[in-house]
Amino acid sequence: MGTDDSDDPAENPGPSEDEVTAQAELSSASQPESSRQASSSHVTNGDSQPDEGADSEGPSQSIEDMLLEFDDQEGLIRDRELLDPNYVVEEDRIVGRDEQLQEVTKMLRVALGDNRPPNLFLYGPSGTGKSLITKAVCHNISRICESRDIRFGTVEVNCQDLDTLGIAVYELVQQAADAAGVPVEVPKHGVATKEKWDELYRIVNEHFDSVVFVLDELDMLVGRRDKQEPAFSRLLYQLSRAGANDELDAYISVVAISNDTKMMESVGSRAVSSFTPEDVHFDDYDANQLQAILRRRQDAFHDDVVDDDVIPLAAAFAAQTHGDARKAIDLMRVAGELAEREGDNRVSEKHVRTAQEKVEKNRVLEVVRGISTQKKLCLYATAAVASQTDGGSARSTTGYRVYQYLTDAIDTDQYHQETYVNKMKELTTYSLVDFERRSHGPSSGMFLEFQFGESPGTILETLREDSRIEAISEEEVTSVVKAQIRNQT
Ligand SMILES: Nc1ncnc2c1ncn2[C@@H]1O[C@H](COP(=O)(O)OP(=O)(O)OP(=O)(O)O)[C@@H](O)[C@H]1O
Repeated sequence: MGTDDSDDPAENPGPSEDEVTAQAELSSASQPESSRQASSSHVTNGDSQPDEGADSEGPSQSIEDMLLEFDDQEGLIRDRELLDPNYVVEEDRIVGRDEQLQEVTKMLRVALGDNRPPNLFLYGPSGTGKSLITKAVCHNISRICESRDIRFGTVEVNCQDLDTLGIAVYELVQQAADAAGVPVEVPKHGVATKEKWDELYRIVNEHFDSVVFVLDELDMLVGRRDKQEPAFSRLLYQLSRAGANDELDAYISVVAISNDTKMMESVGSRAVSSFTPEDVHFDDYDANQLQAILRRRQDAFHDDVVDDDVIPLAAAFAAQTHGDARKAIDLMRVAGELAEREGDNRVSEKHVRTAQEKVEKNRVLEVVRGISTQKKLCLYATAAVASQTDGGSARSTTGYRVYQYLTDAIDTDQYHQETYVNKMKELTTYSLVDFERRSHGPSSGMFLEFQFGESPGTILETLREDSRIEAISEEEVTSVVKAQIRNQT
C-alpha cells in the first residue's frame, strides 16, 4: 500500500461547502451598497411604518416585527428532534424490527464478555432501520461496558461522500480519535494511506479494549476507477485482517451497512475470506408498520393538532416507494412546517399532500444534481416511457430507443444499449428506480423493466431544469415515446 490511494478524488466532486458559503458571501457582498443599507435599516429601525419618502412598494411590516410575530406564534411542533432523521430515538420508539434487533444484539453482545464479536453485513433498502438498530445496540453495549470497566468504542463513518480509500481511512482515524477524546496525529493530505492505518491502530490499541466499526453506505465507497478492486473491498480486507492479526490488540468487529443486496458479490476474494460476515436482512416496512412508527413520534407535535387522517396518509405515501421510514418521518415534518408557515392551527391532509410533492421533488433534485448529462438522458428517456404506460414502468428496449432519439436531438455521444442499461442500473442505488428482468414469451428476448420510486412526471420536470434537455421539444418526445410503446411486441 502506498500513496496511490491518497486523497485525490477521482472526479471533480463539485463545489465544497466552503466554496458554497464563499459564493453566498460573495453574492451578498456584490449587492449594491444602497440595497444592503436599505435592508439593514429596516432590521434595526424596528418601526413598522415606512419612513417618509420611502418606497411605497416596500414591505408593509419591518423584518423585526415579522420575526417577533413569528416568535410569538405557538407553533405546532414541540419537539423537532423527534422528526429529525439523524436523531437516534429511544428504544421504546423503535417499532417492527424485533427480529433484527435481537439478531444484532445477540451477535454484538459478545463484546460485553471482553471478546471479539463477529463481523456483520446489514442490508436492505434505505430507511429500513439499519443504522438505527446498529446505533441503539452499540449505545447499550457501551453503557454496560462502562459499568464493567471494558473500554468499548463505536467508530462510525458514512461512506457516501468519501472519494478514496485514503480519505475513508482518515475519517476512521478522526472518528476513533473523537471516541477516545484524543487529537489526530496524522495529516489528512500528503501522506501514504499506510500512515493513516498506523495512526488508527495506535489510537485503537492505546484507548480501547473492543471497537465496533460501523461502515454505513459502504457500497458508495468505490474509490478510483483505475483500481481493480473497489475501495470498499480493500477497506474491508484491511480492517478485518487487522482485527484477526497482530496489528491490533483490541477486539474489533466490522458492521458493513448497504442498500445494495449484491454488494458482497463485488467484494474481492481475499476480502471475503477475512471479512466473512453474518448477514442481517432488513425488509421494507408496510403501511401499517410505518403508521406505528409515526404514531410513536406523534408527541413531536402539541396535543391534538394533528388530524386523524394525517398519519395514515403519510404512511401510505411512504409505503408507495419501498416503505422508507425516513420518508414517512420527513413527510410528517414537512407537513407540520407547512401548516406552521401558513399560520394554520392544525396539520391536515392537504399539508401532507403538499409535503409529498415537495419531498419527492427534493429527493429527485438531490440525485439529479449530481449525475452526468449522459445519465440524465438515460433517466429522462426511461421516465418519459414510464410516464406514458399504465403501470408507470418502462422496458429497457423501449427506453433505449427514446434515449437514441434524445442523443440525436441534442447531437451528443450515444451509448450502446448495454451501457444505457448499466447507467440505469447504477441509478437504483438512489432508490429512484428499480428493475426486474422480464421476457415476453420463449421466442422473445429478455429485457429489464424499470419501475420508478418517485413519480416519472416529477423526474421529467426536474430533469428539464437542465438547459440541454429543456431544448428538446416535450411534445416531440411524447410522440416518439407513444410510437415506441405501440411498436412493443
Ligand atoms: N423501526 C423503526 N422504528 C422507529 N424509527 C425508525 C425505524 N426504522 C427507521 N426509523 C427511522 O427512520 C429514519 C431512517 O432510518 P435508518 O437511518 O436507520 O435507515 P437505514 O436503513 O440505515 O437507511 P439508509 O440505508 O438510507 O442509511 C431514522 O430517522 C430512524 O430513526
